[in-house]
Amino acid sequence: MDDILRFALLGLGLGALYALTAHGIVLVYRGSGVLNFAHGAIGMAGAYVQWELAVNHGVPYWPAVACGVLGSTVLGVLTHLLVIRPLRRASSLARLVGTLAVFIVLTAVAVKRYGDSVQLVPAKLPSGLVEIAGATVSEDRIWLLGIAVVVTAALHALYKRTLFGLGTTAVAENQGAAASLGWSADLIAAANWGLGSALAGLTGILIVPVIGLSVTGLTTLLLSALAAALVGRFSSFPVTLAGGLVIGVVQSELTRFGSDVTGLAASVPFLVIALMLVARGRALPLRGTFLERLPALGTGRVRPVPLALAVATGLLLIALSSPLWADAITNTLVLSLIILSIIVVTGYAGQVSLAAYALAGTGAFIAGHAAADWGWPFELALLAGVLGTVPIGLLFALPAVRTRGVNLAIITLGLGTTLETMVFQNTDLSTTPGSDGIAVGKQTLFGIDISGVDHPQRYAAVVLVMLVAATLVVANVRRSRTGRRLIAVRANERAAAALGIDVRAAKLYAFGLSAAIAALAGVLTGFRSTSVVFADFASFESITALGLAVIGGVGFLVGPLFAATFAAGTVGARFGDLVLPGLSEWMPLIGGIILVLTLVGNQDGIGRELGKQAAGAERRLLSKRGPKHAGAAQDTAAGAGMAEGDESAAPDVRPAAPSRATHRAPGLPLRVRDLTVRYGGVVAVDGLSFDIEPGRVVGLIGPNGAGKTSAIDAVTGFTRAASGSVRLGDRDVTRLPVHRRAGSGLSRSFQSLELFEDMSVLDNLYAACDRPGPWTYLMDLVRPGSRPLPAHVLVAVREFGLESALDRPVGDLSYGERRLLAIARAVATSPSVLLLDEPAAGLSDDESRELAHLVRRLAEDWGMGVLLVEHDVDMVMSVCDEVVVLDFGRRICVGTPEEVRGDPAVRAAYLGDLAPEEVAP
Ligand SMILES: Nc1ncnc2c1ncn2[C@@H]1O[C@H](COP(=O)(O)OP(=O)(O)OP(=O)(O)O)[C@@H](O)[C@H]1O
Repeated sequence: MDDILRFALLGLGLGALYALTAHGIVLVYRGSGVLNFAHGAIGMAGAYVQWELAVNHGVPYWPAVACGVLGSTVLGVLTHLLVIRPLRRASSLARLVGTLAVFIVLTAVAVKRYGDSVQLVPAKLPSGLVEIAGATVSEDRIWLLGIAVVVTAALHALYKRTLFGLGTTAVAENQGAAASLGWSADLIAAANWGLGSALAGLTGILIVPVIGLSVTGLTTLLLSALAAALVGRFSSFPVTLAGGLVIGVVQSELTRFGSDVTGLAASVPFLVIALMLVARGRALPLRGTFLERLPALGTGRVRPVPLALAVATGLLLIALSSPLWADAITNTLVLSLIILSIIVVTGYAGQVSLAAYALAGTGAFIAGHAAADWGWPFELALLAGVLGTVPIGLLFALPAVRTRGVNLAIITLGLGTTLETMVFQNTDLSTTPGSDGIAVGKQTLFGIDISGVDHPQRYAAVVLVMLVAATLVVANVRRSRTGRRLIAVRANERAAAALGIDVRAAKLYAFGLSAAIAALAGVLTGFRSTSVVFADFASFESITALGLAVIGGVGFLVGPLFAATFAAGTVGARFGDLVLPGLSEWMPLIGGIILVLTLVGNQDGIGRELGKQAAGAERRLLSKRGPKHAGAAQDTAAGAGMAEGDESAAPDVRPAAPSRATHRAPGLPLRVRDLTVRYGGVVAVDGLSFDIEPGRVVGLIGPNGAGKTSAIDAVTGFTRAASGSVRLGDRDVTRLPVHRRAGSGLSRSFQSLELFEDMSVLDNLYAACDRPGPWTYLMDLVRPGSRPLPAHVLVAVREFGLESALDRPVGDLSYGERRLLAIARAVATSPSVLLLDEPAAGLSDDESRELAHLVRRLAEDWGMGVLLVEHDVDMVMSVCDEVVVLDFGRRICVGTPEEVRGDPAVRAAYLGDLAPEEVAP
């Protein structure tokens, strides 16, 4: 009993430190919307400044503390000014990686100066023993708790009661509105960065007497602090404090009572994170989720001749290299594989995962046991490692189904760290007795000795071949239907689901493939020497790998190889040493600085530049050779083997069949009965019923806020209906998810269009009409194939006048063209029923008339049923066979346009605002 209390008191001290760290993270997040992964590193810097001054320069304690806190503050403000502010219009991935870059730079500087030693720092807080309710505990824990309570109260007051606090809240909620009230978002962000970082420094100085001063010690606090911040929803300081304390206490009790399970206590923060995020997450983001610019993507086109030349040159270099160079080449290639795995999941599918090294370690773990325990040969062990990691990768993907962005980064880092502490660092599981890892011995491949110890050149050659094979697979995926689906999900999950794309399956696929590639890297790393050592798979290395991926260009297949050369131990580092002896020790720092420069200067990384150069070289070559060779040379020229140009892959718009509208299936009628939609207490749709027969256009009108969009959302599955049913033909689709409703014939457009902005018009259409079968996901790995646009889509392209726009990026289209594309894309899914949400908004009178004509033709010539939600009453009355009028979610009238016009209730509720001539027949 005494023990329980004693460990609880110890835990309160620890929890207080978590809460203080979390407060700093919350300040920065509220002030600038950025989750600062460098928070621990900034705190570490402050602690080192204080320690240096006090120990090496004899500065008295308190002035040294002040300098340490000031040092952290300056670092925080500089991070804002030099890294985050220039990235304010960039993607949130870029900002996240910006803080990772600061983390990398600070860690690199500290490692350079202090190595990986841990300094014992004498405690300054009173450390006598006190007795509380029979339990003895060191006094400093009580002090820590007291400091945390005081700081929490001060921050709470600052943000609730002062102008500065109100300004921060205003900016956090709506930058535009805050700016119009005279709040400078920039100033507020800088101040919060400064304050948050000061707190990081103070916490660092307070904590090092407890955990020792080391480069990485404070960073490992990050997960616990993030968990506390999440409990407080990144806004409430008192709740964050409570969260931190509970986590600290539970952890402390587990170190006492659960110590037989390795890493259990360390995993508590992660469990908290996982539960909070998944419980609060949503399968699809809400309407109006901010759409941002995404990193550019390559085309995935492979030019066989340069590729073959590059591989041959690589093999020749390996054959000529000394063992040390061969090792450096292997390091480079293995790291390239890790980065390639990030390209699949983050570049293509847009999911920020920080689990690359955890998955690599898993591959090595499985393959290591297969080889060491069951005596499997290398080939089989490798296969087991790669395939066995896929299910673990899918496990990592589960949170991605309900969370995204920064939250996903946190949760994957947490899962990875848990795996590391519970499995990789558990010597019972990860070492063979008498060895420093899992003893796997020397390897042969198809009877040839490829041992990395005896024949490093052969081993490097094997790794090169594997890297090329993996890259070709990823290139296939990029060009395939599956790749288009991943990219559609990255661009806009809501729109993707509305087109019948199974967003969850796409994410799982990306994680699965990425896990397999990371595992391949892991096995190849582990099996180089005679035992698999897990120090090679530190979870936090995934942060550096993501940074490198961004340097290389997270959407480009040439990126990995170039990016990998910036890391320690690689070919780049050895070259550096040749040019300037000792340079390799600075590699991490140089890499970090290059990352910052890459982000600020050109978010799309080296890959994009290489692609452009290659495309330019190709064009020049073509123009010299003359037009005769143009076609043949298209696939061959280019610099670095697989350099993908900027241009999109040549579209295949051959008509697949006669150009008559070939509708997929006989149109099915839609029957909606007693549909009710509630948002909390608001009843947005109240018992709505209507039918749409094939070939008929039904209008749904009503004043603003009447519930029209909510009705479409509920019919298509974006909002759960509280009650009522939706049937398409004989099928009850009420409970189906969005993509399955779309697949069975319900297609919609959005008021805000929700086009895939970074894709071409053609790819927007392809994303809608691709209908992959059950084996497509696997076939696309090896044979992407190119398919012509189906006949009905070609007809739609012509009808909507988009022929000349097919190759253009959506961002270049005019407003009217964008509106037409949104409808054409919905039509491309060949629906039975098309639900159009304010398609004419913002169009001129002529354009609206043209659109009305098109809508009529969709019904009459294509046999679709159309639901038209529109404020343009003229258009509705001229196009619709029947009109349903909503007011406050209730159907107040239904009938032909004439009947509706004459209805007194409608005139009172809606048409009454209009001028008499607009209402007159
Ligand atoms: N996510 C939500 N949470 C809470 N209330 C919501 C949500 N979405 C819509 N509402 C409310 O539901 C009601 C119906 O909104 P809805 O957007 O469906 O109307 P609408 O007829 O499409 O309006 P408009 O013509 O302005 O587009 C409104 O009172 C709106 O404020």
